Amino acid sequence: MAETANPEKGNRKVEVFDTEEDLAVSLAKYTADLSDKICQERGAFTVVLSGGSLINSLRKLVEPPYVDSIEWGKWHVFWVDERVVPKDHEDSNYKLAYDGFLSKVPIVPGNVYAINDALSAEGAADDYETCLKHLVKNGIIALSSVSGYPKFDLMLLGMGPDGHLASLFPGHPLVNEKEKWVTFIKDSPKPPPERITFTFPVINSSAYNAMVIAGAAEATAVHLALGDAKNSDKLPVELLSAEGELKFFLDKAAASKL
Ligand SMILES: O=C(O)[C@H](O)[C@@H](O)[C@H](O)[C@H](O)COP(=O)(O)O
Repeated sequence: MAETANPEKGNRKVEVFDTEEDLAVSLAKYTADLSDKICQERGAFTVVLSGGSLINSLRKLVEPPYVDSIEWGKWHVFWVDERVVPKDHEDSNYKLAYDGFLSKVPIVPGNVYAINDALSAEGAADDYETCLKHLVKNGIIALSSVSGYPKFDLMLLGMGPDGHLASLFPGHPLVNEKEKWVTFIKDSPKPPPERITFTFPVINSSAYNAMVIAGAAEATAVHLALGDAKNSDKLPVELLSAEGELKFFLDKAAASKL
């Protein structure tokens, strides 16, 4: 059973699950409930995926009851970061999501916004930002009246053991990018080195952000993000917020240092 840990603050919620399996069950229900609510409110549901272990944690969404009940035709799918490799490359976050999730549900292919893999990192980031601007203009993506940045309905995020999220790494100047919606990195410490990534203002303007973390390797960064430690050099995960709700889904191992 899930239990609520202490470090809840403002609109930040934290839930700790006995196992990653329990976490996956709860994440599917959370996503499906938000899909129902937001499809009704806006007629579209903009969902942002990350790479890494997140896609495996979404596995319950492609099973009954959700596979049949979700209004997949109203989903619009984006990536919070993407490796600059061909879409059929083993390192591609698009391929990871397509193989493990998107190919198993009836999302409209035209509503899946992969990067243009024929472009350089810089070109792909500009192209993705142009695509987002177009979708804001035609009302598919909302615009935050608070920040002026695009306001996605739900971002499903993962975190690395170093506390990075998206391709925003500790100590890297991209963490402070405020102008761009989408930018690029050519020296990512996590391979492959060339990626594009949403910037913090966009990530933090999201209506709902779910940060999904399982495993002991992330426990120290989880402790820094949610514990009482007062470290001066903040990890990217410590800079994460959301306009509506930020929810941490943790398994016991990830929460072991809280
Ligand atoms: O392309 C990537 O590297 C991912 O999109 C990245 O942002 C990921 O979410 C974190 O690195 C966590 O990855 P794990 O969940 O596998 O630790």
